[in-house]
Amino acid sequence: MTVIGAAGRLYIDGAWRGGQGAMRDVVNPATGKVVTTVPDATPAEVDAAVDAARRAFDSGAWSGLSGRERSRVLYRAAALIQEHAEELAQLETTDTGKPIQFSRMVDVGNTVTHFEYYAGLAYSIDGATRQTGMPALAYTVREPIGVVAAVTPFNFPMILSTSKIAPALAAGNTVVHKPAEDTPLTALRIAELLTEAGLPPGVLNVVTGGGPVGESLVRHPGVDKVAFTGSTAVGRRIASAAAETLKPVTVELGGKSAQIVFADADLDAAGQAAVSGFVFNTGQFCMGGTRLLVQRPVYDEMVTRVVGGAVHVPVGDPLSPETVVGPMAGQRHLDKVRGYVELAASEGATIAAGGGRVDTLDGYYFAPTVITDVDQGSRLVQEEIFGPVVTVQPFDTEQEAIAMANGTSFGLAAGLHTRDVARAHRVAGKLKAGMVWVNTWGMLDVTVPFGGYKQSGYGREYGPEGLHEYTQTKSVLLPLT
Ligand SMILES: NC(=O)C1=CN([C@@H]2O[C@H](COP(=O)(O)OP(=O)(O)OC[C@H]3O[C@@H](n4cnc5c(N)ncnc54)[C@H](O)[C@@H]3O)[C@@H](O)[C@H]2O)C=CC1
Ligand SMILES: O=C(O)/C=C/C=C(\O)C(=O)O
Repeated sequence: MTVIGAAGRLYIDGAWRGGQGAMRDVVNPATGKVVTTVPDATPAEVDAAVDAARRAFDSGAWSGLSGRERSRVLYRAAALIQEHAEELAQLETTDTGKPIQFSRMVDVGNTVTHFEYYAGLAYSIDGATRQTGMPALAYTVREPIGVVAAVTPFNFPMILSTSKIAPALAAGNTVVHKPAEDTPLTALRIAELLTEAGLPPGVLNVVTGGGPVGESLVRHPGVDKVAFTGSTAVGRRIASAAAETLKPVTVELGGKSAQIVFADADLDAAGQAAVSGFVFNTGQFCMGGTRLLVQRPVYDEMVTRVVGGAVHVPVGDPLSPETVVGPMAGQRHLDKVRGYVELAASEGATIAAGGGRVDTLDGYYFAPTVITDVDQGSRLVQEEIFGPVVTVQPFDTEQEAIAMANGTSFGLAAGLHTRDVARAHRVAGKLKAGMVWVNTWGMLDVTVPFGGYKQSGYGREYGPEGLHEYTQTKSVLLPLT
């Protein structure tokens, strides 16, 4: 693994540099063993990264290229990532504990697709001409914003950084990326691969470290735009820090998404969606279907199906191709999930499946857990647990289901299962969420925008909307008299 050979350095101005700060262990969550160490960037190193990005932006070496010239580099980047797919998948699994089948198919697969998609869109970063009320030529152009700070979390390290870096670069910006402290490895390797693809020095820089490094980056006067995915608490803090200097911000935050199962649904399909909806990525998925709302006539049957599914999910070594649920990303994540399940027991809820650490495995494994007999007001229903845990609640009427689904502070995703087409559209229209799935769960595509309603954030990633977040509009008027 090349990146491990570069241990102890940061990626600044197209080369390995710096590394004067305290060193931090990177731990394989499946074994608890240290894989390598990475430095916490010092304030001087954050300055150096932002200065490199600023010089690269101002030089026009990237921002001054045409969209189609940038596109060629991004297509080469996609091809190089594909060439190194197995290396990157192994690195992602070692770093996060993610089952290798998903690292290959979802994480590397979508990373390649993001670079290809935004390489294509770089051809069409167009403005418009406008009819004015006077004899004048009026047109708009969409320009890059400048230096982008991308701060990303541990759960999908490659995808959630690429969903910022690819559109930001396509639009002509330069980037300083701060990956999660737990999972920095693929970010460093991808920066190296992008240089190999022809990205000029300084256009993409990576500084590693924890929250204080992220905060100094976000507050840096040389940064023009901030893009963040992570917890709502940190998102709020970032938005308020950025507001002091009026930097535009995109924040994709937590979720507590409800899957509604109506009595007329295809229960086989709903049962499968219910299980995969809460165990995918070991429950460390912002759009996890973590609240199951089931209409009373089929409630008992759905609970039986979900419990049956949960206990049969293959949990184990993430490097085994059969594994569906690997370890949690680290001790603190495991402790957080365990705390919520203890709370469930203390509130008198029923733990219908799972409920604890998998003792037969080393590493940070938590068994897929199903909780019933829980109140809408409980913290188990209201807060993001971020582990393989689902609550199941009964409902009687459509109105009640909608009120329960909308009854948290989050609004990232929601879904419903029914055979009634009119009801599907009626309910979809009433759910307060940026993404609604009907008779499925978790389908994402690079062309389809996603982002939050309410406390799940603002701005959109993916799709043309994801590109627009990295441009600003200039209007040009020229009298024709
Ligand atoms: N929406 C989502 O996909 C995610 C939600 N979460 C939620 O957050 C919980 C905690 O996970 P964490 O990894 O601790 O998330 P976090 O929100 O603390 O960290 C995400 C990123 O922000 C950085 N960061 C932390 N404090 C910062 C600050 N003050 N200024 C700038 N950057 C800062 C971190 O170093 C990391 O790179 C999870 O259990 C989950 O509930 C976490 C990650 C992703
Ligand atoms: O695009 C994907 O496959 C996964 C995206 C995951 C998130 O957006 C998240 O958990 O924050």
